[in-house]
Amino acid sequence: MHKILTLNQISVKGLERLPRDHYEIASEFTHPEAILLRSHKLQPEDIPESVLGIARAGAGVNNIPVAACTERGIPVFNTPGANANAVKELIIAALCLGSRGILQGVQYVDTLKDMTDKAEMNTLLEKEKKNYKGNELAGKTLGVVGLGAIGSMVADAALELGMTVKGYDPALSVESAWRLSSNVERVENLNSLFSKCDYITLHLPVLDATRGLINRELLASCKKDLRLLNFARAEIVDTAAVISALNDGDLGQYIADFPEPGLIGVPNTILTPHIGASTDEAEDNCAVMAADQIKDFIENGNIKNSVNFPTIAMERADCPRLAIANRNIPKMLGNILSLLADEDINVVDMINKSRDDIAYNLIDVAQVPCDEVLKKILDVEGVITVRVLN
Ligand SMILES: NC(=O)c1ccc[n+]([C@@H]2O[C@H](COP(=O)([O-])OP(=O)(O)OC[C@H]3O[C@@H](n4cnc5c(N)ncnc54)[C@H](O)[C@@H]3O)[C@@H](O)[C@H]2O)c1
Ligand SMILES: O=C(O)CC[C@@H](O)C(=O)O
Repeated sequence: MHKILTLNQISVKGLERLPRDHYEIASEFTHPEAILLRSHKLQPEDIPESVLGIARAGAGVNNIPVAACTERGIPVFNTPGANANAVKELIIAALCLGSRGILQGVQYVDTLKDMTDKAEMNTLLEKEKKNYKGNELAGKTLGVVGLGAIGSMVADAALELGMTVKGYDPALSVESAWRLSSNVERVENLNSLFSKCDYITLHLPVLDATRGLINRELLASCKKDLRLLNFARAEIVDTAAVISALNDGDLGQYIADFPEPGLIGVPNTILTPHIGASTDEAEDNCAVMAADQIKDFIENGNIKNSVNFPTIAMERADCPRLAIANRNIPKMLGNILSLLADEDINVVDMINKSRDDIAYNLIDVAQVPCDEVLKKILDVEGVITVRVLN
């Protein structure tokens, strides 16, 4: 039985991908083989020795100690694109909420609940509605920072709304570039983007390089009525700088999915409680993708959508398989194969891939090596994990 520890509520549709005759799933286990989670903040010391893989049902992995996992030979998976549509739809809502007096108008109407005269109410509403006037999105300029799964969908939606779209993404992948509309104008630096846009929306991960990226200096270069949308992560924005810019009139609005003490109640903010991916559809998509990936890894050693391990897949043949993670240093594969050769173990098929400091091998063998040989492989300097998959 494979034991899967869940650290957040994971959609049933995802859990159903792990058949109960082979998988036990619980929110408490002493020796789990894998962890499925969403936003739970995982500390290195909370990852039991038994864990082989960790899957994040979502995009951001800043709640997982990825470097510590790499050191321990644990692949961390995420689910790119699985919740992108949910975030895109919320961004469209945020753009509308930022440009029209919708929330203020609704709050005003709520104050009239004790009025009983319909005609009198209509007269009042027609008189007061000028206070809730806004602007149209069509013809305005939206800057998209990060043009991956979400950013590219937001860019398409904004083009459909008649906006001019400018994009900034110094790390754009080839796959994302193919997905991106040619009508998105590429901007080479953030200062230039901030100085030209009426709206800016952030869709990049929090990394060392992006922590506090939206800072005082950048906000000083923006148009005074810029509406800044942050549905990526709180840490990407210097919140104190945002509050000052709002108070000084240097920033028009801050619309974000990440409320923080000190930010709540600041004029010209609209804050939601991290609900970017909170739709049934997104939760199902993420859970299904995460469960499928962890199942394929546990059963076949294959790796797809890992943030720290190479992508690797090999068809199963009718023979046992060794899955070996090692440091990406010379002679590793040769050393492992010679230990198998010494025992007359025939290699049926194999594949070896590396990513940064990690290398990973799938080796199909004619017979399972004995414990002594497996131990010898594990003892090779640089080998981190060795698994036998029958
Ligand atoms: N609010 C929510 O509930 C919610 C939901 C999903 C994702 N997110 C956040 O949104 C982020 C993006 O999600 P995604 O699915 O589009 O991820 P993605 O990996 O598809 O795209 C991220 C893009 O950011 C780009 N990028 C990296 N560094 C950059 C930099 N310095 N400047 C500009 N761009 C940079 C990458 O090149 C990539 O194209 C996630 O990492 C997560 O933090 C939040
Ligand atoms: O799981 C969630 O609800 C949020 C997910 C989101 O922040 C992500 O990074 O994908």
